[in-house]
Amino acid sequence: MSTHIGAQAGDIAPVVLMPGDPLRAKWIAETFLEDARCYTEVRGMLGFTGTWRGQRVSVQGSGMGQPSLAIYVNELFREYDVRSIIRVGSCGALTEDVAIRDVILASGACTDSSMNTHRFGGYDYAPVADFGLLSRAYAAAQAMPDVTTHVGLIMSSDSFYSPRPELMEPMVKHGVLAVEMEASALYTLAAEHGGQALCVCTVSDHIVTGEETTSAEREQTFGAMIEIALTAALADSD
Ligand SMILES: O=P(O)(O)O[C@H]1O[C@H](CO)[C@@H](O)[C@H]1O
Ligand SMILES: O=c1cc[nH]c(=O)[nH]1
Repeated sequence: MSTHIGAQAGDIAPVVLMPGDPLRAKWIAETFLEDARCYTEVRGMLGFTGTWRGQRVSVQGSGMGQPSLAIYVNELFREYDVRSIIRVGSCGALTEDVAIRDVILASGACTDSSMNTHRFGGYDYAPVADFGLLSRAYAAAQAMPDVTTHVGLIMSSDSFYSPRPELMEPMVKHGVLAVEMEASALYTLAAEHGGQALCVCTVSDHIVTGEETTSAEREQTFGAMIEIALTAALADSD
């Protein structure tokens, strides 16, 4: 067992899907996996391992924000020999080029967090997705005619309720499509540990138009991004 995950060695698959919401993890396990077993309930941050099309895969909640995600990602890479982590999250659209329920494959993640400022002593590091995962996710998304998918930058913010929303304007002018709260730390930690990472998000609310989904929809209806993530992670890993 690690400090925050109540699993034994071998309980967790080399490939992990990671939603922020532990109840989305439960829904993913119950909806997409066969023979799913819960391996941790520590702090209610549920984790499951099962199979998808015959291949082992785990689903682990991360909680909200980069410090919480970093605890789980560090323990997965350091103590459970995890190879790939794909965040399956919700996000808020920052531009009318993106619509509610669209899927975003985050090629890179900007941030207002100080985590990487500390890590790199003030230099700007560019946290990016693993290219193999990203290209396989893009191919999987292209095979879904009913899903509109974008590839581009997202913003990983420390604040859901931003005290300075005007600071998003230059970000949008420089290509940032949406805001969420974890991808930058995930990409940085994957690089540190020699692992692979990708963030796939579904637009749950629209900062420009004011449209939003319910908490039940955010928990249980973002199935397209799960199919994309599973295909990207497991399509070539036999
Ligand atoms: O839906 P999840 O995966 O939790 O992701 C988004 O939702 C939370 C905020 O409501 C943050 O964690 C943000 O990144
Ligand atoms: O972090 C998030 C997630 C969804 N919507 C937002 O506006 N922010």
